[in-house]
Amino acid sequence: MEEEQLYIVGEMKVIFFENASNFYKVMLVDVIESNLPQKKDEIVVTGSFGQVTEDTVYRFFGTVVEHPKYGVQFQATSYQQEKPTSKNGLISFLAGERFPGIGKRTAEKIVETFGEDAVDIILDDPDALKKITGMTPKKREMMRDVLMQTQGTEKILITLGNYGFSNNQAANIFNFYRTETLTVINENPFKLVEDIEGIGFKKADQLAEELDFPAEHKSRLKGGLYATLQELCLSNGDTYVDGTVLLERTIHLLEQSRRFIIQDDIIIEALMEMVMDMKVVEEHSRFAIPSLYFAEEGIASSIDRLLKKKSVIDYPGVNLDKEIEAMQKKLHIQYGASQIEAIKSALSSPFFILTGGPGTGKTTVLNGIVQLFSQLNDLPDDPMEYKDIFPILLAAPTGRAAKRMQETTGLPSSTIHRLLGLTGQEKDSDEIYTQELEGKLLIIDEVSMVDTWLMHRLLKSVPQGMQVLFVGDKDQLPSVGPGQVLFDLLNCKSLPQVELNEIFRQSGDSSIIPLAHEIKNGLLPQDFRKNQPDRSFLPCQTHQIEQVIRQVVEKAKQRGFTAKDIQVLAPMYKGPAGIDAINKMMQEIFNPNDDKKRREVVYFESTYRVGDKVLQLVNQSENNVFNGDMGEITAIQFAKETEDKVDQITILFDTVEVTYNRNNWNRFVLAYCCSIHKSQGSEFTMVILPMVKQYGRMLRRNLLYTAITRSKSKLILCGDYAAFEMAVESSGDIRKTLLHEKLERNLKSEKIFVSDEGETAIKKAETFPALAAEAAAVEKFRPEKQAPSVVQNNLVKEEKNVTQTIYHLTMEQIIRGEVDPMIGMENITPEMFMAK
Ligand SMILES: Nc1ncnc2c1ncn2[C@@H]1O[C@H](COP(=O)(O)OP(=O)(O)OP(=O)(O)O)[C@@H](O)[C@H]1O
Repeated sequence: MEEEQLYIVGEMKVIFFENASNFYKVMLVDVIESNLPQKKDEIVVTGSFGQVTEDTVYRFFGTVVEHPKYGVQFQATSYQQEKPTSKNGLISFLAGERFPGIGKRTAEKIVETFGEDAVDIILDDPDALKKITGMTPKKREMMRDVLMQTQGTEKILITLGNYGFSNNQAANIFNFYRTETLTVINENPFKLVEDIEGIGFKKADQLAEELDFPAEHKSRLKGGLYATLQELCLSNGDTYVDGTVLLERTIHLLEQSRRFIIQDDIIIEALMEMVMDMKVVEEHSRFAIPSLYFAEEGIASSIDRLLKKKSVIDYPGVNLDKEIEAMQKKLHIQYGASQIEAIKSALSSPFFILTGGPGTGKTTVLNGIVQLFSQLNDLPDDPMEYKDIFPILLAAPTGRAAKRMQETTGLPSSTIHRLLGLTGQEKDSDEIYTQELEGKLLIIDEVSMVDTWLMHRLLKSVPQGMQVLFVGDKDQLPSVGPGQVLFDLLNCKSLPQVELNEIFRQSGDSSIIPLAHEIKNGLLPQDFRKNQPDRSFLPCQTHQIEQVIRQVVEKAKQRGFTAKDIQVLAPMYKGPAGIDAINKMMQEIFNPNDDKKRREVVYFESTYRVGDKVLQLVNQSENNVFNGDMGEITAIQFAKETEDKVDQITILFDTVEVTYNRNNWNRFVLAYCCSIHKSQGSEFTMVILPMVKQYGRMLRRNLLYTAITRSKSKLILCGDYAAFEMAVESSGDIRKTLLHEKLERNLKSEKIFVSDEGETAIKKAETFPALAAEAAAVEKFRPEKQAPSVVQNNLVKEEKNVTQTIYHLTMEQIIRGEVDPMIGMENITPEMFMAK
């Protein structure tokens, strides 16, 4: 016999605890009725609840649990608000205080019209209340809103649960669409892929199948295209995808998700519609997510703006050479020729990039620039004397890099997120209002780590007249997010830039820096396997890595090195030479718990103890803690000891202590060993770097180079020599981006012609030339066939800043004589042509 499900009907009296991010609540309920084995007048109910109101009666379903400290509790798996059961009850509910302005007569009319299911009918059909005469649109809207808020949230969360979404996913979905959740999902479940992080195409497609969306439904095709485009950009770091690749990969995804053959033509049709609707942007058969496309566009135009207004900054009556000469004397330094060139260019260009490998003097030059800039602009040497506004702003992509910058320049520095007032939780597609920065000079370090979205936001907030100086090492790993902004900027040779190549650190000082430079150039030096005072190579097999690292670390510990000084870097998490295994081993060396005196907790596969070294994985600007920051666990508190009644871990970072409830423990990991990507922007006294063939496609030159340059004074390389060779030989893929092109185009002020007619047809033909029939059909739309009025119209369209290009007639084509640029332009004046 099936067991009856346990339930409680009761009035919610008070919420003890709630977590806004996932709806988890702990509340006290006065029991009216229940089928619990033990009768109770009141009980604590826990679980995920939407908006619940005090003094309201709910029916909870779930199980009884015995809490070690608080005794019997009811863990609710689902719940609903008790609806008034009789007609009279329903009338007084609808005429109650919740619905201001609704009197008894209107409530009666509603119940007469819809019966006892009135609430459900109103919730399901937005137009239902139109049937009630005498109700103004405002009142109708108010009533539905209130019902949505009280009953709707629960209904939505329950429905999402039935669709197979976890509590967290349901909370994210609901928080995004609010009361529109079910309408959006029923209309197009694939929107979830676009809007909600963590929901992939397959999950959306399962739901769509349940909702009877056919395999060839346009929304499904578009959802597949968008998901593929997004996935390819995010996994490869590209900012666009070639048309043919996009089609092939999308068809594969669609056919894999449901066994149904998808024809090319319907998918092309769907793609064209997306382009027309601006869901996807196309340029020369390359397809991009709008937020990325326009971010690149924005970067290019911001730089253009910075350079065009005033291309040279002059200091009347000042001879920069002489000033630099004087500064060299004062600082007892002799700058190299490129260093002098860098200082001069940085001071006299509105926008300037300084690049170079380790030890080439970037920091030295940066300090020189700051000193001279302060002198030329009559700024006080001591930042403490700055009033209100800091004239020189310094920032870096990570907290650690910002801190290092502050130490080397003596000026206050922050993360870019903090500088812009971003929380780090923003969606990249969000159009965020970023305030203009105030100051005279903006210096950004570690620019190689800045992705396309962040760079766009940063440059957008630079006001006219503020000088911008980017510093970075182009050979480091590119940003985690899409793009390779520093690489593209440097590739645009007309942008003011200097690359420092001379190594200034004494060769006797370090053998790590020359090693880094050789690796950068694609070589392993002859002496790679020879032990040096500051570096050594320990050959070993994959299964020996853990043992070798253990020996090195134990020895180092005996010599006084702490967990903070030593950083193991690896490119992968899993496997015997992976980050997870090494972390476990290192934890036992640096923070063992043999006597069981240290507090510890288990979270998924990791054990966390007081004293552990941990790494922050996300930006949390409200606490001034950022992705890549390292800290130490200073306290672990168990649920029964905390006010919120949840397990908590407290971590001390450089300057702040942050406490994380258990549901946020995914924001950090053990950090004795971390990924090379996560180590970007940081430096450590000793770096231990294993490399084995099992790391496979991760064996790349820029990864090896980045890892090696994290070491300040000791570098231990271990593993397979052949793996190091493989890494150094693999120069890695250049990401596919449009930024370089856009920069060149802007700087040359090249114009793009936009045709108005036959858009879809032309685009189709140009994008997929295989469709020859289409190409023939659109011949009449080509510019040379168009009347002057059309071309004129196009110029007007461009004036309105229409960035969605339809038919391109590039300067190159004109130069190559492929098209006569004057055809159809007889009535156009040069002014109209040049108009922006
Ligand atoms: N012109 C110079 N004359 C003498 N020493 C120099 C000169 N330029 C730099 N150095 C010295 O070389 C070393 C490396 O310089 P610096 O720290 O500025 O380089 P960097 O490019 O910032 O290096 P990293 O990226 O490793 O931090 C420092 O000890 C610095 O004092």
